[in-house]
Amino acid sequence: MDSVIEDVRLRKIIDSRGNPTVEADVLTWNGFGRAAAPSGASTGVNEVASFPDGGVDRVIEDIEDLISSEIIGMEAEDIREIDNVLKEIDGTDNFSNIGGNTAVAVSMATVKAAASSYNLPLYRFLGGAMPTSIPFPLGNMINGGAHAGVNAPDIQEFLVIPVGASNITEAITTNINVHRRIKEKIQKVDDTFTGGKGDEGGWAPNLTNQQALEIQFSACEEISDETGVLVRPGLDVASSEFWNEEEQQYVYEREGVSRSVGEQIDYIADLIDTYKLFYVEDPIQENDFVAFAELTAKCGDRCLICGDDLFVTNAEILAEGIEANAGNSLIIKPNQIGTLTDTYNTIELAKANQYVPIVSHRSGETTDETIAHLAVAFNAPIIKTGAAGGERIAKLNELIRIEEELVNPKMADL
Ligand SMILES: O=C(O)[C@@H](CO)OP(=O)(O)O
Ligand SMILES: [Mg+2]
Repeated sequence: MDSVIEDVRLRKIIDSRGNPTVEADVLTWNGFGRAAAPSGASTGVNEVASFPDGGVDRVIEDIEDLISSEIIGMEAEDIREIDNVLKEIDGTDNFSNIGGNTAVAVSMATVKAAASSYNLPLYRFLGGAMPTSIPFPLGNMINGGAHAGVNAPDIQEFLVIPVGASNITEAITTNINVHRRIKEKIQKVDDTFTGGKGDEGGWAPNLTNQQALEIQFSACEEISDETGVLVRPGLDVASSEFWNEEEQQYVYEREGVSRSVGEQIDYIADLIDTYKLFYVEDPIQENDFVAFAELTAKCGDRCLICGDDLFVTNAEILAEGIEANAGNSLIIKPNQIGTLTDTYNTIELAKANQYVPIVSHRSGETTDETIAHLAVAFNAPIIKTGAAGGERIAKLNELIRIEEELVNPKMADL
């Protein structure tokens, strides 16, 4: 009874890139939940549609009433059923009628309202009493590709993960130390650098991929030595963005180099060993399970080979990947699939097959902190949510609060 839904409101708000997005409020007899949808710039082709034709305005004008008339009176805690109803209202297999962002905002706001109805934080309501570990933050240091302007590297994200951190504050601080050190190093290479940043708060420098890799690597080494907290580099190559299907080449424009599929595998394998990469995301384009599997066979014993555009948080596509031995980890972005239930199902499938789930932000974000709770509740060992910038820090600060509440908190097992 406590979680019976009494009202549902949708509103248009603005994300970190200045684009409109949707926020949902769900009111229950005894609680309240609010959640906002993020949005991607380098989206996978198999993601659900973000919005219906007519965008956020159509959602507010027409779809709010459709959803509220169906779910008012239902129990917010019956989230699976709520998510089914959202799918029924939509009636397509990719949320193109109501928008995956609409669905995800309502789904998340509903479960937050359910948690609030029982006076529980979301991670506790979803995860019960057992979760005691905090995910390691995978932080963005240098932005390129679709997240930065001209002259930035082709590789989309130069990331770091403080694998030696013993608590979340130390982990966040370590990432910030590397972020600052990288700025100093960029200025040494390019004295015209003004400190400009990309969409996710990493620096957006006029550097080649090679220069950025060198700077990232040496900054990790220095900060590890100085602080005693081991921090390791990673990449989101986002290679679908520069895969040329006609030419069958990965076209690195900034570098003026093109690589065949085989050359791409060798190049990435070489980077993994040269720079001791802990993590590589989307090194191969989203339709090539075979090359993904080849790289995983080569380097999967010493590096997380992660699928984002490849799997798009979709359990059916992940099942194909598991079958093909493509990758050993995956990005979890709820708005790629549209509901909490489907997000959970994908995480469960991943874990059952020893794929490491990494709960992730999008490049367009709000200060919504829900993903911090999902990572803890679902025992994801890593959260990818930037290192600097208010909409990134919102999630990291929430992890500090969660850690404070846990009885015997520890960092996750990597
Ligand atoms: O590619 C990615 O992993 C994300 C987040 O870092 O970017 P976007 O949200 O633009 O898809
Ligand atoms: Mg990605």
